[in-house]
Amino acid sequence: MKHSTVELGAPTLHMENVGFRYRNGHQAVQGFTLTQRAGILGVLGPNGAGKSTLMRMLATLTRPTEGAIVWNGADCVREPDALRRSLGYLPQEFGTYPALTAREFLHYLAAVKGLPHAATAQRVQHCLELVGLEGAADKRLADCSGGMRQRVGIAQALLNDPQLLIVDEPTVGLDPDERQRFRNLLTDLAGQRLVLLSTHIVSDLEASATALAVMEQGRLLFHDTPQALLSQAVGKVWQWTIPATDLSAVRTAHRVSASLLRPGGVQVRIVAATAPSPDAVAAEPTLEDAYVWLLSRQGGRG
Ligand SMILES: Nc1ncnc2c1ncn2[C@@H]1O[C@H](COP(=O)(O)OP(=O)(O)OP(=O)(O)O)[C@@H](O)[C@H]1O
Repeated sequence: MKHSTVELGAPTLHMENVGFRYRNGHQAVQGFTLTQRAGILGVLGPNGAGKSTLMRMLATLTRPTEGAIVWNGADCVREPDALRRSLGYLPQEFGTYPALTAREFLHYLAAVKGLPHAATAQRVQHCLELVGLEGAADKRLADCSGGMRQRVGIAQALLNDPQLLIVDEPTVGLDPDERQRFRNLLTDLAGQRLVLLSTHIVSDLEASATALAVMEQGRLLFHDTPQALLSQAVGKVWQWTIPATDLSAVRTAHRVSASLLRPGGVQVRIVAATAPSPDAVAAEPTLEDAYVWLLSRQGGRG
């Protein structure tokens, strides 16, 4: 019985042929169709692929110019409130008030979001704890690190206990430690939620995403598990060491997914259907290799 209750309550996002054309005629998203349930969906694509445009449509800030977005069976254009009630959103540009403390800021946003006043103090405290900020709650935001401010951003997105959490390029500007903490936090928060995490950085998704949607030039190129993306690149990744002076020529001739300075030169990883050099040795694909391989097959820049 418990199982069927969870199934019934499981969030479902469905996009059917979704497109968005800006007023200047630029088609930023086109023909986007996918269905996604709880978990972390990594929305991955190069700069300009259309990720933020997609995120804004899903956050009901802009309406699709084509197609339909359906959240738990409700059409988001006709009934946007169904999704808005379930939504937490951390936009790419998230502004805070430097003079306020994290707690004051969250109280302010709870009021803006119309949370019941009597429950606010407890909810704010709970959200501060969820993001690990209880110790810094009364510090002015001006004195917080970038990573702490991003966690305040997540805390505000969690105020209404959302079933759909949208975070757009959340790790930009964070140092490696802060990035790691932030990824762990999102993994902890997923549970029965659907978390949409947009990024152009593959390593943001490596350990956390349960599904990937890769987009380029507004189109959905791939929607499946990270393992499925990896399996596409098996036998397509090659590695060997070249003199550092050859790197530029190798980059021009091949798709380089990684390069590593070594004492004897530069170790390059290339994605290609066949061995690109007699010295090349087949290597196990990483998610980065698989992403570069996918983009290379589309003729994009990656
Ligand atoms: N207001 C606008 N009017 C016209 N074109 C726009 C507008 N905003 C974005 N675009 C264009 O739409 C495309 C998709 O932009 P979008 O910001 O959604 O991409 P993105 O994948 O989020 O990239 P980034 O990571 O650089 O933000 C880009 O070519 C961009 O130049």
